[in-house]
Amino acid sequence: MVVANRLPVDKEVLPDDEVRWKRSPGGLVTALEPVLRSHTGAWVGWSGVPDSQDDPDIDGLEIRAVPLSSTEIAEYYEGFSNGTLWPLYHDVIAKPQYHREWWNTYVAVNERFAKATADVAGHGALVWVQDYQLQLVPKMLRELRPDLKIGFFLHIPFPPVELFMQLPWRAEIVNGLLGADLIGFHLPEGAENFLYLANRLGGHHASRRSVGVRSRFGSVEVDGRTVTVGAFPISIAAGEIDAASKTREIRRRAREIRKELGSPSTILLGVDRLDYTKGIDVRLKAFLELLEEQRLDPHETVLVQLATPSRERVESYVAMRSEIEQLVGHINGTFAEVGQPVVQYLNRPIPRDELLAFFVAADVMLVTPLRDGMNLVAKEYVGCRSDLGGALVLSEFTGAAAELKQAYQANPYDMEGVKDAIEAAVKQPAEDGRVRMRAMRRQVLTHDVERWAKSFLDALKDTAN
Ligand SMILES: Nc1nc2c(ncn2[C@@H]2O[C@H](COP(=O)(O)OP(=O)(O)O)[C@@H](O)[C@H]2O)c(=O)[nH]1
Ligand SMILES: O=P(O)(O)OC[C@H]1O[C@H](O[C@H]2O[C@H](CO)[C@@H](O)[C@H](O)[C@H]2O)[C@H](O)[C@@H](O)[C@@H]1O
Repeated sequence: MVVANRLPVDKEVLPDDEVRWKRSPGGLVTALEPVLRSHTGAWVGWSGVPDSQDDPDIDGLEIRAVPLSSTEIAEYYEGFSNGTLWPLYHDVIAKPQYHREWWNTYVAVNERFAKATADVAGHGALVWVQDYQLQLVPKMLRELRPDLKIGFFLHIPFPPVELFMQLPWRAEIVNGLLGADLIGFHLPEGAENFLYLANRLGGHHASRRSVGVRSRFGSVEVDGRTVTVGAFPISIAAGEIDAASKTREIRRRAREIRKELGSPSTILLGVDRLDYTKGIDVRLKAFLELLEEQRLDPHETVLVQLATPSRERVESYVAMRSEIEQLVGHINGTFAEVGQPVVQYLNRPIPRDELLAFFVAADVMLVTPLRDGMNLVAKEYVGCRSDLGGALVLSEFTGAAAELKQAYQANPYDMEGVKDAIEAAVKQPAEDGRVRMRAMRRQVLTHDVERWAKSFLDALKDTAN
């Protein structure tokens, strides 16, 4: 069973009360949906709207909806999950807010998820709990159902100890996670941060040697149980994306997109949820300066930014959206001609096939987060480039940077470094680009999401308890 805050689909109630289900945003769903489809199992999660207990009928997936009230959405999802934990775990890029009522609701909602899971899991089932919204579920679930094998995976960075210690409920979170048999992180550094804290805050004996990637797991001794801790970098359904990107329709649409953009020599592309961690402002500022310094030609270059709406009622997201929109307006005001914007900005979700066509069309992909657990977009771009064309500019502070070494990597806080990386990617010699893309594709195609899931689930089955 998968237990995640979100179901793979979001409920949408149209003005005439007709109900439509659409794909949920974000990489967690992108990654887990194909995994669960290829196994048998249920998905426990929230439908994205208040007070709904409908279980949507999705071919091949058993769904169990967990209802949340409007207050719970405000205090558990927008509040504690995305106003406290999200900024705290992403290097405090925004200031985390600590409110006791948010915490109380987080506890209550985690209890509801644990109970819903305990009610439907078969005897001895494997239960895989996902992400920062549900960190108390492993312990709560173990108390309800000691027969289950419980895995937990964190999709965002696990912060350094100096930051984590700010959290008033730090010991509760660490002990909540320690209810699992296996705790997985994207990177060894996250696993090592956690092992240190399990000892310091939980008082448990924890291993001290360094953790490997899918190997050299760490361990924590908790009340006679051994909890395994490891690093499992997530990935994409690489074979599927590769095949889709080669189809005639997507190739044709990619050519059409270039024409619609005015046939520029260079298309730069950004694809993100509209989130302050993604560094959309960083790439826009770098682009602006490159135009000002005449290192890029506004008549030959277009930057397309696809920004899916996200967490639109959380304060820091509202502020960031107007900052991005002002920047887009400023760049276009300065460098666009009538009918020829230099930045094309879309603030709505794009159909999957259209997105793949953009990846195929883009000469340079801009992935510039200030911090990101993995960033599947970077891997999807590489997965789409069977022509060995294109170039990837990649922030050092994404999980993906550990695997995609041949990208044009930059520190997103170093504006000159970002500009140099973008310029180098735009001007790369074709053969150099092919060598880089071939190496990155080898990495992504041989480490796909099925391998990620298998390595985690094999390690979970191997746990001793
Ligand atoms: N169909 C569609 N998928 C999108 C859109 N924007 C982002 N995505 C997908 O959402 C996922 C984002 O994952 P990731 O880069 O790991 O970042 P996350 O948003 O923080 O989970 C990727 O699979 C993207 O392709 C969009 O407009 N349409
Ligand atoms: O559910 P939302 O609040 O709309 O947010 C979408 C998801 O965002 C986060 O995704 C993370 O998971 C990706 C896959 O492991 C990873 O590549 C990315 O770096 C992370 O940011 C979040 O962790 C999910 O829970 C959300 O569903």
